[in-house]
Amino acid sequence: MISRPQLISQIKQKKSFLCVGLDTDIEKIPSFLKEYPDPVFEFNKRIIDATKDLCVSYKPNSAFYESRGLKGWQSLIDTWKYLPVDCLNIIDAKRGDIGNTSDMYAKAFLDESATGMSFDAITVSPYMGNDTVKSYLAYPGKWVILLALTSSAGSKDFQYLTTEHGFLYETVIQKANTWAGDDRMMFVVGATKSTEFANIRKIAPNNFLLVPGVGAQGGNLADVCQYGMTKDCGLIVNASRSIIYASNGEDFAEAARAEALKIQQEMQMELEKAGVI
Ligand SMILES: O=c1ccn([C@@H]2O[C@H](COP(=O)(O)O)[C@@H](O)[C@H]2O)c(=O)[nH]1
Repeated sequence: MISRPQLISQIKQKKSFLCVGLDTDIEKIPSFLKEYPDPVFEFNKRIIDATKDLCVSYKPNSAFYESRGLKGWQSLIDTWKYLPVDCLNIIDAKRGDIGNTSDMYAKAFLDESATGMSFDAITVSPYMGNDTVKSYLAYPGKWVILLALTSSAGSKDFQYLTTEHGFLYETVIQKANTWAGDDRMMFVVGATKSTEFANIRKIAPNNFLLVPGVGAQGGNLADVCQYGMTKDCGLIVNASRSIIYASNGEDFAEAARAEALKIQQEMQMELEKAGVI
């Protein structure tokens, strides 16, 4: 379990706020790994070994594991067990349902005694409201990361609808911040929405933001930092495909490290510029 002070301390120590996304698609991993009993776990293990000193977080996206049935769940459990204790481990599951169903989703990803895995944080959809979120907050010390302004083009369909408190995504942030403090609540804000970060900081001055969308989706890290960084950093920036699929050959882990290092070096510059380190 990683608390807010521990997360901030890791960011300062590692001079990084990188989250490596483990969106591991069995069709995309190097073919020589297919000889291993669990090629997906073997791939993740080598990616983790190659990047763990450069990042503060890992984020397996549950879709890539669920879509493989029983084998996928086993890869996810084994990956969770292998994740370094000093990194915030996030399950990107984007769940949301009525209370008793949310209780089961929470159990699935947060209760080690039930399923063999207990992530530090889980992504949750806000659409169904407070009872969607309460189930996860019932687990002491666990983080809820609520979808606010996503990186997707379709974010305009609902998230920018106007409400009496501004855009719908702003209402989500304001309301959710009454459900839990900034030691338990984070928000997803896409890197592709960098112009909105200054606005978001007015209503979420201290919350950590999970920022996907750099790398493969074209978001700009410097812009995200300019408008979104706080005195504690306040950002966890995810990159998945650009790191884990940097090479498809025997050198895939080294290539992933080189890609992660490039991002970490840029992050170090941004942390220095903002006076965080
Ligand atoms: O708004 C969102 C919310 C979540 N994601 C997830 O982040 C990663 C991004 O992967 P890349 O390969 O770096 O594009 C992936 O798991 C998405 O499901 C997002 O992209 N945008």
